[in-house]
Amino acid sequence: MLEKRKPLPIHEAVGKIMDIKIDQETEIVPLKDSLNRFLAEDIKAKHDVPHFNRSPYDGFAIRAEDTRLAETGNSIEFEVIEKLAAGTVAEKKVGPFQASRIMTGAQMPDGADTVIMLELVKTYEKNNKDYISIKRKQHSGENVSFKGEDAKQGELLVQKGTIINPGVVAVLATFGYHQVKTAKKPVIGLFATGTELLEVSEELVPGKIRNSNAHMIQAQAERAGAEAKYYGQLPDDIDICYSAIKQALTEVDILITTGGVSVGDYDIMPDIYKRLEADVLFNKVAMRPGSVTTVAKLDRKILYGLSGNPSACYVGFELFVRPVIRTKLFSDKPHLRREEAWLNVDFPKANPFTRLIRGNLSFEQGKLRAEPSGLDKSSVVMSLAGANALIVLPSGTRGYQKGDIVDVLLLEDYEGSKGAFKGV
Ligand SMILES: Nc1nc2c(c(=O)[nH]1)N[C@H]1C(S)=C(S)[C@@H](COP(=O)(O)OP(=O)(O)OC[C@H]3O[C@@H](n4cnc5c(N)ncnc54)[C@H](O)[C@@H]3O)O[C@H]1N2
Ligand code: MOO
Ligand SMILES: [Mg+2]
Repeated sequence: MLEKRKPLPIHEAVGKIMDIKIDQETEIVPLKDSLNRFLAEDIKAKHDVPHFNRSPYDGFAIRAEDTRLAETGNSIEFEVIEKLAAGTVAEKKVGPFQASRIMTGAQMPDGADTVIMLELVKTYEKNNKDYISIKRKQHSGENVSFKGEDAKQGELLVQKGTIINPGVVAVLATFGYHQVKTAKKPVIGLFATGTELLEVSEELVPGKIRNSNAHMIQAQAERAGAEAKYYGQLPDDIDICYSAIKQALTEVDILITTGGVSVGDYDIMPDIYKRLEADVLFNKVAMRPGSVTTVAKLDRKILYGLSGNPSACYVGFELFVRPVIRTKLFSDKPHLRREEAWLNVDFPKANPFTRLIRGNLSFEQGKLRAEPSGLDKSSVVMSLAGANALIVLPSGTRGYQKGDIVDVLLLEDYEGSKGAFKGV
């Protein structure tokens, strides 16, 4: 008799996975290779930035009090005593009615407390000495970049688990991190199952299709911050699949298979979990697509049986694999970022399962607008190409109308959220 599957609400299914103790490992990488890796430690300012008061302009460093009487009809004269290039340190202290010519980025000389821009002074020579005259009052501290104004020593700047973007690279370089402690990229094993599958390079033949899932999952794994170790395609043969999976499990902690998780005669994954004596956490989720997503645990290893249907496979990965990857990458917001958007189309049909529509999000007058990115069927591929979000339509007795505010899960975002599902 056909085994009856109990559909779990999405948040419960996600919760079961997140209850698993997930290992985190670190890896030191050179700064130049750190882009898009995830920080494995908090980055705190090792010193003040800048670490000396400096000039933000090319001009003259002077004492503000000497300009007290300067105004349009009253020029004040200063003798230029030194020239300060960026990277040098003044030898002379600026005294009353003295000025040091200073370049942008150069350390302020002692005695001076303001910089007047080059464009605002008149320069001239007298008795073989350089002078400037000023017709503008300056305030103490005006045009000075103060020590520590960018960062104070000890300040927390970037949190562990943050993705290293070009700005973070700049922060790391500023504090001398030529080696960076990052999260080790999780390696996820991957098989595509299905006797109907052709390699991408093969010509079509009747009844067969090219294997898109394997390549899609590899790309999703990379987008999430992991690496996929692709073990190839397997026919729907229980012995072949069992031994290939058993062998792969000696090499990886997370193993994804696509296909063969439903109730067809050649859907062999349920039997394989039995043979492996894996603990099946769930084999039905109250969502569409991806209702057949199956997750099992074997010792500390996680086995994902994602659907063969491409859209279901895609959604299953984003909901159930991505948070594990991001947790391994030290993120405390491992789930897809959730925002609200207004629907730009009607979905009149009620649905017994929560729908996750592959959607396109865009801004209209500053507000997020969501619409489907193509045909909303579990078996389709094309709508995935334009999807930058999943539109969440909770199950219920009524449909949704254009203008309704709905939750959307962002697919191309680095921030994430602590929990992506409220009550679904
Ligand atoms: N009687 C029922 N039939 C089905 C049910 C059900 O509850 N009762 N569930 C349906 C749902 S929902 C889904 S989703 C699919 C899940 O199918 P499987 O996970 O068992 O996957 P397969 O049967 O192996 O393949 C389904 C579909 O996807 C194509 N496929 C498979 N692998 C790939 C690949 N690597 N690249 C591209 N496309 C792939 C495959 O050719 C099939 O067309 O079951 C429903 N049936
Ligand atoms: O798992 Mo199926 O995708 O719900 O169509
Ligand atoms: Mg099937």
